[in-house]
Amino acid sequence: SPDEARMDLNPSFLGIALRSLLAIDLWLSKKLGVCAAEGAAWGSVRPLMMLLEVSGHGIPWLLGTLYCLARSDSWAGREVLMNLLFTLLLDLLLVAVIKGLVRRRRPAHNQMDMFFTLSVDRYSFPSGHATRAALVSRFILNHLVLAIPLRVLAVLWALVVGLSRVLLGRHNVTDVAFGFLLGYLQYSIVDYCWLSPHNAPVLFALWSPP
Ligand SMILES: CC(C)=CCC/C(C)=C/COP(=O)(O)O
Repeated sequence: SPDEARMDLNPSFLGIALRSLLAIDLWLSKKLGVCAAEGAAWGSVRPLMMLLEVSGHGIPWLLGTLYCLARSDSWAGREVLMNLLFTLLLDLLLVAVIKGLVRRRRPAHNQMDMFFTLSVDRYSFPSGHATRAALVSRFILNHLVLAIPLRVLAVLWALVVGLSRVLLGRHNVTDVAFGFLLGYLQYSIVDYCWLSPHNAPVLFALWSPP
């Protein structure tokens, strides 16, 4: 119809801005995907990037938290670990829902050779590693008493995990940027809904210290 034609010929400012951002995102992400394959410009650093990938993967974090929960012999420790477990599960759920809704394909230069993925992980928005890195790092900074160098390390780790997603070609820059934002906000939700023996007595009674 003439109206539709007019809309196509006069795209909104927001439409143009979004399309330009997307084009810059794709161009920049392709340029930065220097470890996407063995033969790529920085292919020799790929194993290190894969190591960072494992460090931010959901499985080690879930298994590690469950292991520490099983070994924990203090109420305070169990409370923190229980909330970390809740945080990790909430993150997996939220990322899976958004990936399933947005369905953005991973960059064409990505090799899908990640270990233990879910079916929604064929999509790239947002980066699950970036959300986890941001929220785990914020969680650690707020609930563990650490010396300054270790606090700096926790933040650096999160940033490097995010960067490695783009270098590996797994994600576009915007997937990681939004992942960081989402992870940061998720921590605020968890802090607000903090589980304790007072508001979730059944949960804590189920998991008593040995
Ligand atoms: C199966 C479990 C417990 C977690 C999946 C972790 C995973 C492979 C996420 C994908 O991360 P990116 O979105 O950053 O590629």
